[in-house]
Amino acid sequence: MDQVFIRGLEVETVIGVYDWERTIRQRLLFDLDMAWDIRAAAADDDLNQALDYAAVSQRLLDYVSSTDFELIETLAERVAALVLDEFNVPWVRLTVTKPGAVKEAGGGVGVIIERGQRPA
Ligand SMILES: Nc1nc2c(c(=O)[nH]1)N=C([C@H](O)[C@@H](O)CO)CN2
Repeated sequence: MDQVFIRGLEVETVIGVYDWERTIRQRLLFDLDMAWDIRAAAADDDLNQALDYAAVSQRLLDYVSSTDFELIETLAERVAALVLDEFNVPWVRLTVTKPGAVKEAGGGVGVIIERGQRPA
């Protein structure tokens, strides 16, 4: 299965359960692995047949920065659905990292979800 990926997409948004978190913007990191058969794009050297990682990135930057969910689980589900629906991606693995949430967790904390049908 071919994949197009995005690593470490940084977005600031309102996210968190506690009162103090509702009044600030915090940095989140997004990693995406998206199933996409790259052969047609490669054969014709044609962006129109590719999954445009720049377009996906920009859409996520716009979307995530406009949200104010409490849980990163909720945000992860919405982002995965957006990628599947708007970009015709059949399967996505999404990691959402909240780097500052647990001071002692140097690599951050977060969730990993897979949604859609993974091609063979
Ligand atoms: N599984 C989760 N656990 C926690 C979340 C979350 O979104 N998912 N959020 C918080 C707080 O907002 C935390 O980030 C504040 O430091 C706690 N646990």
